Amino acid sequence: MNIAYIALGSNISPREAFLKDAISLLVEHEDITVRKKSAVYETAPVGYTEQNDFLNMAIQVETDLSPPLLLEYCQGIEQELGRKRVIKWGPRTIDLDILLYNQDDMKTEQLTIPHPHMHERAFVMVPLADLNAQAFLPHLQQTAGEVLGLLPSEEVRSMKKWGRI
Ligand SMILES: Nc1ncnc2c1ncn2[C@@H]1O[C@H](COP(=O)(O)OP(=O)(O)OP(=O)(O)O)[C@@H](O)[C@H]1O
Ligand SMILES: Nc1nc2c(c(=O)[nH]1)N=C(CO)CN2
Repeated sequence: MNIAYIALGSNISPREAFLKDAISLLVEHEDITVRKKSAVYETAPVGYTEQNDFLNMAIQVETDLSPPLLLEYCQGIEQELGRKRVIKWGPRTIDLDILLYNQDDMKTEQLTIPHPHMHERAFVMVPLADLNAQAFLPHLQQTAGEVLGLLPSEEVRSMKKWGRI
């Protein structure tokens, strides 16, 4: 059995429903068990800023799927929930990023694990540290809690706890 962490984000209405639907579709898969859900945070858009605020969260799953098959299933969920890739880093009904998969450190054309930008993003690291502050990022040789501590404190403080789903 493998342990993976997945980040979810949505900034197109109804954001909460998109997060819930994505989790339901993960739960539906017989080879995926959702073990833990972080709190949901409302976050200002990072990168391309002329867009609505996001709801972001992370989950811990147990899975028998290999990393490529887990990515394929996540991308199927993005398709099913109507995500259109129009602007790089632009608005999305739902975005699913694989953050960590066991202690794997891998890079193929389709998939980089750990996710290459995770450690730069408070909207990823705060929910991940909620789930497991001891989660280890093998490429940085640091825990999620340590990485979070290195992020700009204004960015971390700007994360508004929105609730739980
Ligand atoms: N760990 C990963 N999780 C999800 N997708 C990944 C990962 N590593 C590489 N990718 C690749 O990234 C591609 C682009 O993903 P996507 O369009 O969701 O990017 P984005 O969410 O806009 O930006 P970012 O990757 O910076 O979060 C996907 O087609 C996928 O093949
Ligand atoms: N706050 C926030 N900003 C973003 C997000 C996101 O999920 N939340 N996702 C992005 C592309 O993956 C780009 N910018």
